[in-house]
Amino acid sequence: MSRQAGQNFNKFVHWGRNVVAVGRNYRDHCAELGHAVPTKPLLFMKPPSSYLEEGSGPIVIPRGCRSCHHEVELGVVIGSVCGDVHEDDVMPRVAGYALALDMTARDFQEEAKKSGGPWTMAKCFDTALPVSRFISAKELSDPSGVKLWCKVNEEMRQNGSTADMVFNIPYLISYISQYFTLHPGDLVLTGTPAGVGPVHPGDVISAGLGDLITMKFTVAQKE
Ligand SMILES: CC(=O)CC(=O)C(=O)O
Ligand SMILES: [Mg+2]
Repeated sequence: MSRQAGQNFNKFVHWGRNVVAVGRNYRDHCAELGHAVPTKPLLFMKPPSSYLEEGSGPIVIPRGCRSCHHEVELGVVIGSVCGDVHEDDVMPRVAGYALALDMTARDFQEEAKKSGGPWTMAKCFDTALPVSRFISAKELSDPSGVKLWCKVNEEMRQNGSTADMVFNIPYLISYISQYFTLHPGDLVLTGTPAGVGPVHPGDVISAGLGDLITMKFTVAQKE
């Protein structure tokens, strides 16, 4: 896919497609938040309205949130329909990737965990999904051992590798596809490594994927 085609695909991806997110997919992140390592993928959704493209404005911490965390993640962009696909058949159906931040209102999430409620308020607010440009599968031919990092105000906070996922990409997409069909342009967020932490209004978050991409976002607070 050409650079131009990649950018077009990115536009397509952003609006109206499903975003499936995987939680607790790195052992070190499970440990830092005191969670057991899951025995099957933990899934939740983020709405397409939460997408934020680089250069289009700040990440806005939602009203009343006192602890908004960065979570850097590799996103997988689906290229062709995945319904009940075998692990071996997943990778040809992947169009490409995006670097993403699964911004999380941690205090809202803690409240939800205590009450047994869903994570919607914690994960779905406007701007909760900052993303990079589309990275074609040709550009990233092997996503299974790529570095991903996140800095806040130039301080390294997360510095992991996709090699450390509990469930790898073929397994995750095959698993998800047994329960609901993934369509072209859907995005699968594959979980975050250790080092998540709070951001504050005025902070600058930068993140990178191997030597392929870096992206930068500022942070604001909703009054
Ligand atoms: C604790 C979480 O918010 C789970 C999650 O999103 C993750 O990436 O892990
Ligand atoms: Mg996450």
